[in-house]
Amino acid sequence: MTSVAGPPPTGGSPTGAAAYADSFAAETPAQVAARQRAMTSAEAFGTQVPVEPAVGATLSVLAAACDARSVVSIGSGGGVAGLWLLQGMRPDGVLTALDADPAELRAARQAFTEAGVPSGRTRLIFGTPGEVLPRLSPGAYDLVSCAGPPLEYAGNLAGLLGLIRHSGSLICHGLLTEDKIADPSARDAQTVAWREIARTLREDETLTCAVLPIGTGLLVATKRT
Ligand SMILES: C[S@@+](CC[C@H](N)C(=O)[O-])C[C@H]1O[C@@H](n2cnc3c(N)ncnc32)[C@H](O)[C@@H]1O
Repeated sequence: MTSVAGPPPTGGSPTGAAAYADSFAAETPAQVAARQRAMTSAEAFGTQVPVEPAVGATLSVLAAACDARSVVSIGSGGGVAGLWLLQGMRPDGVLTALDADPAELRAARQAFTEAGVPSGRTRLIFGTPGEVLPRLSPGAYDLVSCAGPPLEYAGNLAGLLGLIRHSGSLICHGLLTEDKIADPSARDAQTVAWREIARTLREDETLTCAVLPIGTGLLVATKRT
């Protein structure tokens, strides 16, 4: 598959190591197109930006490392992260993408179609985790990837972990946004939620956890067998 480097993902220009990590993670033309649509939408409507290429490539590696057959992408946005996940999953793997914004789900559908992803490999569901989690099978997923508001995961952490099989992982995006989590004076609701999520996962003896300082940060928690 042809790959080309994409534009800076946040409107800013990553420099140094971050720029190298993004350029190393060259995106396919379909991923570049999906990213450009998402960035245009972010500028026009204030929607959130997609994952940086280096973060996307890490999602792909995590999916490949567990030979993922079943993955959930929560807050799927325009499908940039979903395309990276699909790239790392088994060729017959199925991505369940959910979002609370129907326009984002339509954009994700377009991204998957343009990338030539067979329709049977994706399942798009409208709703919030609180609404959709009860419809998903416990212990049936290799990876659960969460973007969007941490307040939403904090309230659904047990349900999210319950979806994952042993040796599978929960991936939360964005805990290092604006470096607030490391600033004791930052006490806004989102930062407090991130601290609670990080503490809960780290203190859970059934999990092995790490914070990956790429993009706006990934918190990865893998279920021990
Ligand atoms: C940063 S964007 C995700 C971008 C995606 N990671 C990508 O790279 O393509 C966050 C998404 O979360 C969705 N979202 C926000 N709150 C949500 C909620 N409570 N439940 C489900 N999705 C939500 C938004 O509609 C948005 O599409």
